[in-house]
Amino acid sequence: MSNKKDSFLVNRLKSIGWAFKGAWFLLRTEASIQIQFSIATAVTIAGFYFEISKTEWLFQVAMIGLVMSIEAVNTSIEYIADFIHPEFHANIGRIKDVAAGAVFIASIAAVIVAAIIYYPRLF
Ligand SMILES: Nc1ncnc2c1ncn2[C@@H]1O[C@H](COP(=O)(O)OP(=O)(O)OP(=O)(O)O)[C@@H](O)[C@H]1O
Repeated sequence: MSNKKDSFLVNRLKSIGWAFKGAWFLLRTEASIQIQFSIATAVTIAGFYFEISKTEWLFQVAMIGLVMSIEAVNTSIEYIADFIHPEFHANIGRIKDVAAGAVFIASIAAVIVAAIIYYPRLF
């Protein structure tokens, strides 16, 4: 939590610290983010190997950021849902399904972008 006594800059730096802590926690604990991080690393290596264009890099980096950030929001929604209602409830199921659906939609877009970039280079 930011402190009113601290300067604007110190509060911003603290916020970046909390955000970094959250991202690191995700990477250490969430299997889906670990898989996405591995895929992101693999396509980054592929990007250098195939010398993809600047525009292709822009799309690739944007898709990696989109999928991983939506996955983080999805995980956060799962934590909130489990915290406010740990027992089985149809509404909690719906909330989690919709959040997972957001990751699915972003992932489909990322797969299409990857296919457009790499299919012609591989086949
Ligand atoms: N409390 C609940 N009530 C009803 N349905 C639930 C509940 N918890 C989970 N579900 C159902 O199970 C699915 C998976 O939930 P879970 O929280 O295990 O997500 P996950 O994607 O498997 O999480 P993880 O990040 O651990 O892989 C949900 O999308 C939902 O359909």
